[in-house]
Amino acid sequence: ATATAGSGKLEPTTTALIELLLRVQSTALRALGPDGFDPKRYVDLPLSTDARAAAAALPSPDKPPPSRAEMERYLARYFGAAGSDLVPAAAELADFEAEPRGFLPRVRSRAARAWALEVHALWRRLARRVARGVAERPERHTLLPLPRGVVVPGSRFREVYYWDSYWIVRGLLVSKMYHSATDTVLNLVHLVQKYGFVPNGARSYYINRSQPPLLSSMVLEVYEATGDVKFVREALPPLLKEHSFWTSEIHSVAIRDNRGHVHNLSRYQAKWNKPRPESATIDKELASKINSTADKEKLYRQIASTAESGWDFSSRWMRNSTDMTTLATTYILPVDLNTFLFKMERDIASFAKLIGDNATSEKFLEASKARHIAIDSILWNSEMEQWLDYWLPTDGDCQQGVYQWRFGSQNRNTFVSNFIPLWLNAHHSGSGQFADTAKSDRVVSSLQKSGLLRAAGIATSPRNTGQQWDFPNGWPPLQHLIAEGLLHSGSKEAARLAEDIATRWVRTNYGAYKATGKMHEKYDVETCGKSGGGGEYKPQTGFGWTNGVVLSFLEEFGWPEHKGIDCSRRGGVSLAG
Ligand SMILES: OC[C@H]1O[C@H](O[C@H]2O[C@H](CO)[C@@H](O)[C@H](O)[C@H]2O)[C@H](O)[C@@H](O)[C@@H]1O
Repeated sequence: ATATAGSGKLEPTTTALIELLLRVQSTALRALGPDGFDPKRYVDLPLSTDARAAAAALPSPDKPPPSRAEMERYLARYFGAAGSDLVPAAAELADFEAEPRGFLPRVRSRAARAWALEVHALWRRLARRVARGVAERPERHTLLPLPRGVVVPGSRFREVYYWDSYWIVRGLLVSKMYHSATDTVLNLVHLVQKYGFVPNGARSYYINRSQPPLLSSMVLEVYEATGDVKFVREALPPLLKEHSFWTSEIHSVAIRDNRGHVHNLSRYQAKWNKPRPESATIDKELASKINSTADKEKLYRQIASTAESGWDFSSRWMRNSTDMTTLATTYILPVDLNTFLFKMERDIASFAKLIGDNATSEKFLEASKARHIAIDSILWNSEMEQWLDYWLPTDGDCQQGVYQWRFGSQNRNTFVSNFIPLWLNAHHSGSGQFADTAKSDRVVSSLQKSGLLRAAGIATSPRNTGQQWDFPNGWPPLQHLIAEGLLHSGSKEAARLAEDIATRWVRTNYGAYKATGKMHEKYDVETCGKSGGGGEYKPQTGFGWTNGVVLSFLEEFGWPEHKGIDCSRRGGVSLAG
């Protein structure tokens, strides 16, 4: 059973548990107060006894809240600790070696190499196995059982996440951990087989939405490293299913350009109109500013759809950047989502060809060509030399299911996502290039003038809104997508810029690691060695995609013997154009 459209029903086995955990969550907030309160902890608690007994022992909302000590006693009596249903599995990482043969051959600086080996060793800390009891008694766990070993992002992100896994896979491959990388992908393949798409993360409360679709890219990376055709054969049918999830029903939008041609592009949209269980107390507080139930449900859908984008939260999705109730994600045709889908279509075409299914290969090549034309017709802005998110009208101005493209509906604000199509150049060179060298050069020059390139990396946007996917935060996946794209854009200047971004990013990661002993999920791009902040939860460490991006940059660009790695060094070339 999968989440049903619209209202947001969960699997019957876990609905009762989530309802109980939501009651526990709001009781805990009353008992412990808002300081340092993380609502996710409570929906991650595995039940250790009978649900009815746990429900009966919970004070009702009209009674005074329990004391802190009573609350903790209650939790210990009826639940295991959050995350205790995932077993640390360092010992089971059979393909981990302290210094694998051929590891980062171009990293020659002693300091850089010693640190890279420490980052590599972090895979052991992030390795988990889902405890056997999860599959045996699913009604006691919000955790979804997975057949193979997993690598998690870290800290409060105790479970597998969809798009994080792409950079985890990239890092595992640098670490020569081919088996672990393959397992990571096969777990996601298993989720598609079960749910028809990859959920946001491996929790039952995440199955109402997905995340940026990078599964085909993971399959490609693993195949390129292992040459395992059987693996591709296994992954292809689920990829076809995933493609149809993203290109049909609520995700698909038809739009007519000003020459009368109709195009199909995709958008983020969750099947959920309630508070996100992992952040229910926060969502309810936000919705308390709104009166009608129907409008609250609309807001909840926008919130969950924004989580599907991976950019939760950002001014990118808001009509008014200071007011979260103006989130309008389902009305936006996003540049990055359609970039990833173009890549998925090209990847599927290659996989189908590889296994001799020429008809599927042709079909997906055609689909990718159509999406390329759609992206260039609807999202490209030749004046700004960027691809821009397109905002659909909210007033239902849509004839027979087809919107009319309007000048002025592209979002002219700058976001790093406006440059993400450059990434496609890293994966299809020559005549198959997404943007030719001349166009890429113009985009690169637009990026240099954008104000996004800062002392310690690329900012997510130029606006400081307090949201975590805005200034001054720089996120590992975004650095990597842009640097890889620049490196393969065809000009020496773009390649130099790619290396400069990677250098600044590696230094800031190193500086923060030396200061805190940790790898962080995001960084402040204004200051070398400073981690990021903002948003609805405390900044997290660990951290899966961060480690993957650093290892990947070190593999791609190396680190010469005399190149300084600490924050006292300045970037190689000037970032401004
Ligand atoms: O608990 C709040 C939200 O947390 C997640 O989002 C953030 O962390 C993820 C894991 O690193 C990352 O994939 C995402 O891009 C981050 O914004 C979660 O994915 C959200 O669904 C959740 O509501």
